[in-house]
Amino acid sequence: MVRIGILTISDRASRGEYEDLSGTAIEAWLKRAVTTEWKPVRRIVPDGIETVRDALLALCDEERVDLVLTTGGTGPAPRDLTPEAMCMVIERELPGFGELMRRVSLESVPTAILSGQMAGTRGHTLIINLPGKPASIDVCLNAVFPAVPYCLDLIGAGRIETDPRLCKTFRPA
Ligand SMILES: Nc1ncnc2c1ncn2[C@@H]1O[C@H](COP(=O)(O)OP(=O)(O)OP(=O)(O)O)[C@@H](O)[C@H]1O
Ligand SMILES: Nc1nc2c(c(=O)[nH]1)N[C@H]1C(S)=C(S)[C@@H](COP(=O)(O)O)O[C@H]1N2
Repeated sequence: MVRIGILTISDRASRGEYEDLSGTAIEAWLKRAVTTEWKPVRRIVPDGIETVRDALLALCDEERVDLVLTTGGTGPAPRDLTPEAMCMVIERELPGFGELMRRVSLESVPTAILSGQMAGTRGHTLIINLPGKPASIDVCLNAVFPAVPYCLDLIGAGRIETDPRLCKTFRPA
């Protein structure tokens, strides 16, 4: 069965100071849109290069998930280090994901340009970064997810299908 890692990166949510609404929004979006049987692997860590690197390595190399969606730590504040951790983990960057997510996010918030969200592959796992704001989750996933199933096919990850009313998966003929 396909397994999808959901990694929340937030100092305060990891300490329980607020509820992890963004990780929950990712899981809810996937529950609505992905029709293939799949299992979430939820993790939460504080911001930091090592914390994020180690969580990503564990999800990719030990849990062997097909896809990881992260939320948080993509901004320019000193403790926002998700992109730096990504650079230590991914073997190939896929710049189109970050480009498109920033473009659609700019339609609602000018500060979307502050996010260094990126995506890349490690072995048979695709990793995509989303911003920390709960409201950014649906905007970003609606934009990029139509390309995710084919990307998973190409890297030898599990096959997933989506509900075309919510997400029109595109697989070139
Ligand atoms: N996982 C989350 N669940 C709910 N709200 C979140 C989450 N992550 C971020 N937010 C909200 O988005 C805002 C901006 O996100 P950002 O990642 O910049 O937070 P932050 O102020 O650095 O938080 P933290 O100190 O927890 O890492 C936060 O102040 C918070 O209101
Ligand atoms: N769609 C969307 N994208 C967004 C935002 C948002 O509210 N909605 N917030 C922006 C802001 S204010 C910041 S600082 C960056 C980085 O956020 P992060 O550090 O929580 O990942 O994401 C940006 N991208």
